[in-house]
Amino acid sequence: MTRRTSDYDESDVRIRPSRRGSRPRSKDRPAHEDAVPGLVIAVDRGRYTVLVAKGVGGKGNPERIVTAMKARELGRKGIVVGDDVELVGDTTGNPDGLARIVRLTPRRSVLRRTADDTDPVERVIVSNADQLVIVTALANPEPRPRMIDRCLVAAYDAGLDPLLVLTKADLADADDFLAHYAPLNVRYIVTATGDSGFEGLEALHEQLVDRISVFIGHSGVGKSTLVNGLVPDARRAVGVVNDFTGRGRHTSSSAVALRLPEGAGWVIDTPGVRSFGLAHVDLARIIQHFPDLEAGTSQCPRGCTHDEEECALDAWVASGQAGPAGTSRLESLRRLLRARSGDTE
Ligand SMILES: Nc1nc2c(ncn2[C@@H]2O[C@H](COP(=O)(O)OP(=O)(O)OP(=O)(O)O)[C@@H](O)[C@H]2O)c(=O)[nH]1
Ligand SMILES: [Zn+2]
Repeated sequence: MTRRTSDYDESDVRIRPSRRGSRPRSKDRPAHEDAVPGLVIAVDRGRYTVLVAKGVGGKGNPERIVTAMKARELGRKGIVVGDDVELVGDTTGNPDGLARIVRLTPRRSVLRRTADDTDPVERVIVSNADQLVIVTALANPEPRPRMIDRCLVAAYDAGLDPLLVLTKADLADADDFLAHYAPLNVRYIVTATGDSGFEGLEALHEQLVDRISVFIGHSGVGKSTLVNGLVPDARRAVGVVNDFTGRGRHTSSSAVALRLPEGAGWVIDTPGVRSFGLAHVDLARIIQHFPDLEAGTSQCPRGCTHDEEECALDAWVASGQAGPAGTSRLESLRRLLRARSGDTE
C-alpha cells in the first residue's frame, strides 16, 4: 500500500499505535508558567496563526494574531486549526515576532479522515468543532448522495452534529432531495442566490451562532459564496496577516477558521477537503451511523456483516420501513462496508 503524501496541513497519525511504549514523561520538562493561551486559526507549512485574546499576557493587551512554530518538546504531535494551545516567546503580535507553541490543550472533538478507506494514516482535519456543515448543490453540480452519506458517518463518528446546506435552490427544487433525507432527521437549510438577494443565509447564520462549524463541500457547490456571505472580511484579515509577516501566504489548500461578525461563532473553511476516507471508523460501528437502517438489524443473524444474503436489511427496506430512500441508503451502507474492508468492485 502506498502512503499518499498530502500537501494539506493536517496532522498524520498512525491509527494503530506502535507497540513500543511511549517515552516516560521527563520530570524536568519546563513548566512554562508564563505561557499564554491562544486559538489556532490557520496552519501553513509549519507556521501557525494563533489568535490571542484581549487582556491575555497582561491587562490592556489588545486581541492579536501571533505567528508561532511548534516547540521541539511537542515532538511529532500535530497541531491543527481549532486547537487551543499555549504559547511562549513573542506573543505581542509584533509582525516580526515568533512565538512557540509549548502545549496542546486536550481536544473536545477531532474530525479525521484518511486518504482512502484502507489507508492506515489518519489525518486530523480540525479539532474542537461541534458541527459539520455539509454543503451540496441541488443542481450544477448534481447532489452526490453517497458523498453525503459518507460525510454523515464522519460527522457522527467525530461526535459533530451534521447540518445539510442545500444551495442553488433557484436552479432546482429541494423537495425530492428533502424527501430522500427526511427519515434521517438531519437539520437542513436551503439557500439560493438571485435577484431577491441571498435566500437562506440568515437561517444558516442562526445555526452557526456560538458554535464551531466545519464547512465541507465539493468544488462548485457554492461553499465560498456561503462563507463569503457569512464572513465578509475574515479571509482577507487572515491573508493580510500572512502577507504582512512575509512567512508564506495562506494558501487555499488548508483549513482556516473565520470568526463570524460580532464574534458569535466560528466557520472553519476546508478548501482542500473534498471527501472522507473512513479507514479510522470501526467497521462494526458504521451501521450505528445509519439510524434509519440500524433498527432493521434486529432480525439479522448473529454477527451479520449486513452485506450478506441472510441480512435482514433487504426485507426491512423492501417493507418501506427505512423510508423512500431505503434502497439507496442500503446501497450506500454496503458500498461503505465494502470500501472499508478493501473489497472494492
Ligand atoms: N444559481 C446559483 N449559483 C450559485 C449559487 N451559489 C453559488 N453559485 C455559483 O456557483 C459557482 C460556484 O460557487 P463557489 O462559491 O465558487 O463554489 P465553491 O463550492 O466554493 O467552489 P470552489 O471555489 O471551486 O471550491 C459560482 O459561479 C457561483 O456564483 C446559488 O445559490 N445559485
Ligand atoms: Zn444484517
